[in-house]
Amino acid sequence: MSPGSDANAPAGGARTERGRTHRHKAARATRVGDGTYRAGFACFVGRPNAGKSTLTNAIIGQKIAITSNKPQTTRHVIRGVLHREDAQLVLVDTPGLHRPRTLLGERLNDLVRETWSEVDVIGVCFPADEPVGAGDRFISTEIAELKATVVAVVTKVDLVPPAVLAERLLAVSKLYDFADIVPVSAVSGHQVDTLVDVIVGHLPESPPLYPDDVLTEEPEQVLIGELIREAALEGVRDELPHSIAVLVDEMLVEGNLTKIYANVYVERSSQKSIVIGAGGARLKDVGIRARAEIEALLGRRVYLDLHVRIAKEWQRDPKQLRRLGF
Ligand SMILES: Nc1nc2c(ncn2[C@@H]2O[C@H](COP(=O)(O)OP(=O)(O)OP(=O)(O)O)[C@@H](O)[C@H]2O)c(=O)[nH]1
Repeated sequence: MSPGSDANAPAGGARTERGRTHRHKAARATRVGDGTYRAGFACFVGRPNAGKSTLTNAIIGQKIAITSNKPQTTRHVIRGVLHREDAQLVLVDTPGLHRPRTLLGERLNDLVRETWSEVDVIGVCFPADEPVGAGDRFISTEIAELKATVVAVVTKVDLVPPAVLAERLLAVSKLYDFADIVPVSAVSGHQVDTLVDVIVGHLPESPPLYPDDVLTEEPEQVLIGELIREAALEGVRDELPHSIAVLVDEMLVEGNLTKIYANVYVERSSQKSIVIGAGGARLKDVGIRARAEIEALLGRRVYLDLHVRIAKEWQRDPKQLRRLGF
């Protein structure tokens, strides 16, 4: 995808062409309306098969999945960033909560709650074609404890007649005092824009969390940042568990070569030395490994320019830093 493709998308978009067209439409046509810029994180939770991934893809418009062999090192796996004139919505994957049967299960659930507590909005998904069950009730009691705004999403509404949908909406409304209940179909596109509006409306007032240049509509940049972060943490996870954030500054396409300029942010100068290594050897190695992964992702040759910086130079707001996983 080139930056030009968005400019060429038909104004207003088409239901059958979600994805970039969908974003284009969102950027033009929808506003929460109070003139404030909002940015934040949201995730979809719910029992298996509830339609979480399909919904995420319908909103972001690309099939993306970052697979990490050590997922516990990344608190959030970013699935994509939706940019609008008035907002930036970062959709993340969070681990699922299960009914605990063991102490380990309980500890894992504590971790999940901690992760959930870092997002601004949680969308609990209930598939319209299945009755509300014990798993849904369990999730709903757990989220009651969190500070995030909790929205119910009744998914797959294209699969049921209106009377069944009405029944589900009623059952869901009895589970918990949700901030909103939105019926959607990720497959037909029904109400996907409305859901985005509702979520954005619950995000905090905040400047954009990710850079807003011409290419930022590409979730690729975020994925690339994650790949670099993974490579930079390899072998030094004990020393720098959550102390690295990566932001891709610029991507330039020159023929079949993509030049990527990225900054690796650390908290302290001692961490900077760890990432760079003796005589720059480690950073060079990080660059080689990250480049191979990025080339596999993009299917193009890549030139990768990495700079290690101390976060204070870049962003002093502790809240923003926390949001990036510091
Ligand atoms: N008809 C219809 N099918 C849908 C819709 N959304 C999802 N599905 C289907 O439901 C199934 C499950 O969807 P996923 O998005 O994988 O569900 P998930 O919640 O991410 O599932 P897990 O990864 O198991 O937790 C898939 O076969 C989807 O194609 C929808 O809006 N309408």
